Amino acid sequence: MKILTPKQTRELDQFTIDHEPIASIDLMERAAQKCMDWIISNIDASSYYIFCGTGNNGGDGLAITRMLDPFPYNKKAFLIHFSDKLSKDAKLNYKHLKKTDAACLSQIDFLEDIDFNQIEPDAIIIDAIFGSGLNRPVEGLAKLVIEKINELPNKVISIDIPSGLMAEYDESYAGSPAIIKADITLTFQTPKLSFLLPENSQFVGHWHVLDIGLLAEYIEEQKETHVLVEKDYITSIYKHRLQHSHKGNYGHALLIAGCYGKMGAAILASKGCLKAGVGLLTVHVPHWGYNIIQSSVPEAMASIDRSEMIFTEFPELNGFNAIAIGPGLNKKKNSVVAFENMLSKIEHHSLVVDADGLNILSENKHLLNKLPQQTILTPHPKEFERLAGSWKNDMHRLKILKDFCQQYQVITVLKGAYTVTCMPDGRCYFNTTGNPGMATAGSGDVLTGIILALLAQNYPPDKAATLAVYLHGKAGDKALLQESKESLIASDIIRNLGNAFKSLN
Ligand SMILES: NC(=O)C1=CN([C@@H]2O[C@H](COP(=O)(O)OP(=O)(O)OC[C@H]3O[C@@H](n4cnc5c(N)ncnc54)[C@H](O)[C@@H]3O)[C@@H](O)[C@H]2O)[C@@H](O)CC1
Ligand SMILES: Nc1ncnc2c1ncn2[C@@H]1O[C@H](COP(=O)(O)OP(=O)(O)O)[C@@H](O)[C@H]1O
Ligand SMILES: [K+]
Repeated sequence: MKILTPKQTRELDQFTIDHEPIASIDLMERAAQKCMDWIISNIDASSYYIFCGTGNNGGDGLAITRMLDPFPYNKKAFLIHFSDKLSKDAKLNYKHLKKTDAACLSQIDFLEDIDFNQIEPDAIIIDAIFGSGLNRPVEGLAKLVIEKINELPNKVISIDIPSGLMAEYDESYAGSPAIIKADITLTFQTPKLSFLLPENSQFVGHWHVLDIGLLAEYIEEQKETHVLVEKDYITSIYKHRLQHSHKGNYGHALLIAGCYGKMGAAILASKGCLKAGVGLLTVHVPHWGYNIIQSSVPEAMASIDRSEMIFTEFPELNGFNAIAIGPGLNKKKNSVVAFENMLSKIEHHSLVVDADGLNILSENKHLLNKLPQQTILTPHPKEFERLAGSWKNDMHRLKILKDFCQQYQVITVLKGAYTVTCMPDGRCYFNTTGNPGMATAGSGDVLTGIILALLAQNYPPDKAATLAVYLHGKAGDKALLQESKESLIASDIIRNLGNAFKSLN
């Protein structure tokens, strides 16, 4: 699903109004009705307090209040009068509500006009103060109201966007002093970019996209800049195995991993790779790791370094079509030299660099220029900071990420919740699978193995990265059916890769 900018969202609204065609007030009615349908099906409460602004988001809130009328709920709507200029459709809905149930509606000029003590703790608060039209930090009355709502114990449902949160902002934006902390956000048609950034998860809560019938034609025409990766996209890139295929069809991968004390990383990455369908796997390990890898991963072949403890050389690369380097490696000088030599020998191979491979790049930045185009780097945020520098906020981090990928023509998988895979042309794919149980030792090693397997199977690097990230998260989600977030370990992700693949059928 494409993520639209606020400007595109406005254009999409207008496109729908012009081409469906539909009057803007009827579109608001449809949006409010979708919110109502969701609330009625999912929420069990007897009282609703609806806080409305003066723009169209407030108009949605006023329409929702009216739609609550036939139901046996207590309801009260507050029009937060921070501006005298009600939008045209908010004004119409204001009049409409006044006609239907004037008693439930109060205009609020001062914070004291609201008796917050009357709000029962189990009542639902609906936040329709600001939506996608927010263009500056919230001040004055609206700020006071937002702060007060955040102090209440009540469940808050935000309409379209938690009030005070920008759908998108630039690196210089220091944030609003007041933003609603929603439990649930019901957003229209497409998610907003800011929902996917870690710093905003405290505001957005669980978010749901409501299809309000804005025209797909417009969305299809937009460039794929920010994409939310869901099952439909993944099934469109997933390649089914052919009946008469053999292991030669699924590539020969080389994994360079492990050192004295860190052979587990090599094992986890190897198993991830094998379980993701590679035809043949060779693991290059220090001499000391020979017995370990051969007995732990009998399906893999071993290539043995002359060094007892660390990576110092690599096998002839001709026989391999994809290479991964990094899990459990180390950063000693001889390993850096071997890495640099290997980069100069790479021709047609697809390459993944993880963990200490990334740390070597951070400490020897000239090597970044030697990476083959479309190399996949898989940093967690700390590794990315070492590679590309620090950031002021998460939107700034996204900008640094795009600049980095463009400068070095690499694909970067920045790991976390909503792992983002950024392409050399700046396109960013946000993953939707995975859970906090996956924040555990070795989980990233498994991902490296999966990416390697998909590269070996000839997936183009951009697709290999997005598909691997999705499958890795899905395997983690499947593992959570038997485990808790605390007990989940990297081996559980490996064990559930089969279930993750099956979920694509
Ligand atoms: N346009 C459409 O067709 C639809 C719009 N819908 C709703 O409309 C919303 C967008 O409506 P609007 O564009 O009117 O925007 P908002 O409802 O977010 O209102 C913002 C209004 O407040 C002003 N403002 C912005 N930042 C402010 C601040 N910090 N302090 C004080 N005033 C501020 C703006 O100038 C604008 O007048 C969406 O989020 C959605 O809820 C839905 O009804 C669906 C259809
Ligand atoms: N809260 C979370 N939600 C979803 N996925 C997560 C979460 N935390 C971690 N992960 C995933 O787990 C993996 C952790 O990788 P990494 O930090 O490299 O671990 P390690 O270095 O121990 O192997 C990444 O793929 C990341 O996206
Ligand atoms: K809102």
